[in-house]
Amino acid sequence: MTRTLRLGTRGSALAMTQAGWVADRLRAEGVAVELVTISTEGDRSSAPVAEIGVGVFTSALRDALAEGEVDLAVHSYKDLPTAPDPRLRLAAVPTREDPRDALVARDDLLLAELPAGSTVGTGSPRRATQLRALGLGLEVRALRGNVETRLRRVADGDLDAVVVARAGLARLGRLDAITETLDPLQMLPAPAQGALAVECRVDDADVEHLTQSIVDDPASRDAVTAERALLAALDAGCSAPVGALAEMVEDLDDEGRAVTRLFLRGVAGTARDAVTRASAIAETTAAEQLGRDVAAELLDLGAAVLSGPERQ
Ligand SMILES: NCc1[nH]cc(CCC(=O)O)c1CC(=O)O
Repeated sequence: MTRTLRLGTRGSALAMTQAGWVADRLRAEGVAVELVTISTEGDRSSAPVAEIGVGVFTSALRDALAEGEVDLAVHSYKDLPTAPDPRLRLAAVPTREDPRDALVARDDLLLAELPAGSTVGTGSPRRATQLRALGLGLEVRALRGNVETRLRRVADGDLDAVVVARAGLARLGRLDAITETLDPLQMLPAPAQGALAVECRVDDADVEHLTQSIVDDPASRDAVTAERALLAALDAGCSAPVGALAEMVEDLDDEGRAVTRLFLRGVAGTARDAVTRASAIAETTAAEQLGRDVAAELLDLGAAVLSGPERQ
């Protein structure tokens, strides 16, 4: 490809790091890339994401891509709405970072060491619901802002702890702040957490194939496909109390041969601050069906489905 690809990104430190990483991968294969920063409503507003709605971080970037201002857009995959955008195509899912959530607590404390009444900051209904469901008497406090702002709330003594995505800290070189990486048994991450989505225009086949061949990681794509199918089947967006994690596991086929399969776990809020969990294993080629199956089981077990403005 002889033309310079314009790669669109939000302007936050995290987004710039992520886009820079994708740009470097393309450049290493001889593709000319220029970063273009697009400001989004999510960057300008400080209202809780649950109020301003799904897609606040991604819609301006998607519009810029559809309108031809940029040729590729890099998103945190978990911030994308589940509804497909007919103007665009998912060109690549790069190798995913560790998807787990991380606790950043005062005095090096672990989650189980936080005394009852400790304040824990998170703006995510998924994290809040799972924290309350542990029954530790933690006080969940609303929290927004970029990663550095969130960490400062603990350093300043405003909050006893915050829960953030480990991947965000990894990309910003702040893994040192973590006091505990949370076990998915206690805290399942957001569907697609730690993964990036690289989108192109639906009719830009050259860019799609080039980007896919250089940047796409099929295993990451399969895992995220299962998690997102679960989320979509619950009619829930990125601010819903739904967590999911798909992992490649070694299994045996009917003839006893080793095969890699997809193990999907899901969690959803039910009534009264409780959660319900479910899991299943399937072939990597059946990722979407796996997501729908685990979602159906969660619904059977009483998952509360809320969509629209009342969604929490
Ligand atoms: N909703 C904000 C957001 N979007 C992506 C990340 C972190 C990086 C990732 O999950 O890929 C974060 C911050 C956080 O949840 O702590």
